[in-house]
Amino acid sequence: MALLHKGASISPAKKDAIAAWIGSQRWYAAKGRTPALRPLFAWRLDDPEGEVGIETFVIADDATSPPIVYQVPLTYRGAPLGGADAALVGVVEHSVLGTRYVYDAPHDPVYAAQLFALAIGEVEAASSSITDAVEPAVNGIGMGTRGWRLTESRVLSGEQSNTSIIGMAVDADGEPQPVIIKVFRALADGRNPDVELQGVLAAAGSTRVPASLGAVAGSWPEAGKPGRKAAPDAGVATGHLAFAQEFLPGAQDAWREALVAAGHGTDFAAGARTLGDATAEVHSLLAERLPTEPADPDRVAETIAEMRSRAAAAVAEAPQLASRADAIDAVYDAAAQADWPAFQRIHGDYHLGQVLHVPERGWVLLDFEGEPLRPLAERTRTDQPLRDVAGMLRSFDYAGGSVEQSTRGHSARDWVENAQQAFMDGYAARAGHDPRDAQALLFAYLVDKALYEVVYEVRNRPDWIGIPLTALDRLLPDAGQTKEDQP
Ligand SMILES: Nc1ncnc2c1ncn2[C@@H]1O[C@H](COP(=O)(O)OP(=O)(O)O)[C@@H](O)[C@H]1O
Ligand SMILES: O=P(O)(O)O[C@H]1O[C@H](CO)[C@@H](O[C@H]2O[C@H](CO)[C@@H](O)[C@H](O)[C@H]2O)[C@H](O)[C@H]1O
Repeated sequence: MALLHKGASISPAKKDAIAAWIGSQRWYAAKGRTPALRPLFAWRLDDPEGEVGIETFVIADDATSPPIVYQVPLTYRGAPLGGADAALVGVVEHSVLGTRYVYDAPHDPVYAAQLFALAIGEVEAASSSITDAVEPAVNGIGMGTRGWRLTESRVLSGEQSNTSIIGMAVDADGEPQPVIIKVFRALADGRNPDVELQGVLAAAGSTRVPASLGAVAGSWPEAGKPGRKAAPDAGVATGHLAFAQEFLPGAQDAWREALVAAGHGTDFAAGARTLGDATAEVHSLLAERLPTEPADPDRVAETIAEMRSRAAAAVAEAPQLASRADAIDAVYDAAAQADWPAFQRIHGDYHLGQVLHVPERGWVLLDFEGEPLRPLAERTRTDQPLRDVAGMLRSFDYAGGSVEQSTRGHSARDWVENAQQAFMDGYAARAGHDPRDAQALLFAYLVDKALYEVVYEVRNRPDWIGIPLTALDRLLPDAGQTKEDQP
């Protein structure tokens, strides 16, 4: 049981220490704005040695509207943690314990080991002092890996929306097992599709996703309205907090492989074809294991309406799209008239960076969280597999576009076209139906994805915006004309 010092004072307050640090974190969404934090809930893990305090805050940030809820795990230490200066959140004075060094917990091996133990069902979460108003409810969901123990850990570097800890565990037989624990940063009410979909695929025996080892789920008071503290009568949100999986060391992601191939003009058809095959295999397993929904007229109309409203939002955020608005509309009109297959669960944010090439295993798909810019309710619904197909086709175009950007005058168009066709050949051979036969629909999903990308680039990488804009020009040759001008 964590030793809590009721009535002790801490200076600066934990919330203020977090506020001074959170703005510079990669996963903090309101970049450039002043964080306005409201702790909703906190829970603890025990350090078996009794040395390190481990506390996780679930905290609403009113810098955005609606507020975003973040998971902020911290460790408290009496002396600095060697090699972890970059992960220091702050130094606070505790009225009983004295100086405490506060760390971003994923960088602390004590947290990593205890979080993994919680995820696989070896230890339980404990209460935290600020949770008096709310019954804490955090639990592990072991997935058949009892007796494992994390022995080494480090945080995966890179531009990520979550924080991933990679490390080595020993299993119940003392064998080393590489593992990854993804700590979700922005929390939402509802099951995390990454945990849900990869769990279903792994349980079906698919090797197209890493094996699932365990997860952490929890409930916390809803964020409610800005400026209001979490109250005992606040609604409750329930969702996943972390996910532990098999780690595949030394695997190269398809984005890096494709970039090298596009840069050298090396044929990527064989890899693209097997990727199409793997994609169709995963789609068919998801359709088999999870509920599907018929494409009735209401659902089709709703989907087209969502596309139109995403397009309108994209035009509002990127004014250079305004001249393309009518051409976009025409693409969605055509899709509305098409035959739609059933809706099913899909990957949702499928691109080359989400796929690993694993020697002797082939392509392994990661990160089934869906597009981070879409609300969770949309990301956990059934959808069209063509959204994933379009995502990957766009990604080949991005690989070519990125090479063209860095080597002016070089055209990667043949390379892109070749990879795209091979991907669809592989998909068609496995699925038994060819995405190219659903042209109007595929076109709509390509446009929808390119518009999403324009918004993503405006917000995150303005230097890349030329890639989706050029793609839209290619997809919408009539852009700039009004509907009346078109034949
Ligand atoms: N099981 C795994 N084995 C090997 N590498 C992985 C694994 N899971 C994730 N990675 C690496 O971590 C990166 C980020 O993981 P991802 O699930 O996409 O996180 P995020 O949601 O933060 O984008 C991936 O692109 C991949 O390089
Ligand atoms: O962070 P996620 O991987 O979940 O996805 C987001 O970021 C991606 C960029 O890292 C973005 O993908 C876009 O850029 C890729 C190249 O960096 C390209 O391969 C993709 O085709 C393109 O969509 C993705 O859209 C976004 O959701």
